[in-house]
Amino acid sequence: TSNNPANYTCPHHLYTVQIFSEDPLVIYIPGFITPSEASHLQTISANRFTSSQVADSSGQEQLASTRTSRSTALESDEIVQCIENRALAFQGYDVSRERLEPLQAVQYGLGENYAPHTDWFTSPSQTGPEVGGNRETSFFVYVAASDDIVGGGTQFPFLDAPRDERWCEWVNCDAAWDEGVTFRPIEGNAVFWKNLKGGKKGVGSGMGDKRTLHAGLPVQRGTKLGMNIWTREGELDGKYRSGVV
Ligand SMILES: O=C(O)CCC(=O)C(=O)O
Ligand SMILES: [Fe+2]
Repeated sequence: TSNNPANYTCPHHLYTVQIFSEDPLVIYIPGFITPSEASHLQTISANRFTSSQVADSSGQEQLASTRTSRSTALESDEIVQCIENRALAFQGYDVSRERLEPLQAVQYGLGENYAPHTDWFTSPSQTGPEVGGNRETSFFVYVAASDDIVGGGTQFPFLDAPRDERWCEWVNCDAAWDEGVTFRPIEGNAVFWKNLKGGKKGVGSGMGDKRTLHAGLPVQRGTKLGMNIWTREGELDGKYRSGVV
């Protein structure tokens, strides 16, 4: 890529922010990653994808027809660390990097989707102290979307569609009013939300917020590469965190 690791310095962020919803907290972030970061993420994730798994009711990871995309965990090189630090700083300077799961790239081909789900877990086997409890927050980053993409938005059926038409740059304003909101897959942009409600009373104290239900809609034309950045309530054991390279 254009980033020569030997003389790479993590740039100050260039993103802007727009609050979409205060309760649940949902923030839209234009320009969360730069074009050169996006191409680096494409490079390091290429040829590493395996079929995405989802946790079943017992917490066991399974292949499922509800998630036909392919995903891969990213190793934490300098550029990935720069993005991780940005995601941590965004959430307030007191979030430690030990609370981050390995960043996860998600590739969608034609017709692929991720059916409605929450990023927070209901099974205690997925939220033990060794993994830092539940997923407190999520960023979904649009890393790449082909110019001809149709579909592939991220739909939150329980959130109200925005009224102000300035949102139409980023959300699908053609959708029916009762379909919630669908953020369009626009390269470099991200959606951030809080998965849990309730006070910060420690690992395992957060309650999953059902209003954060969302789906990756089928890609009807073109391709889409996304990335999840998940922050747990507490610190994950080293073996569950990303290897620094
Ligand atoms: O692809 C999307 O738009 C959303 C994907 C998602 O929600 C996930 O991977 O957890
Ligand atoms: Fe999700």
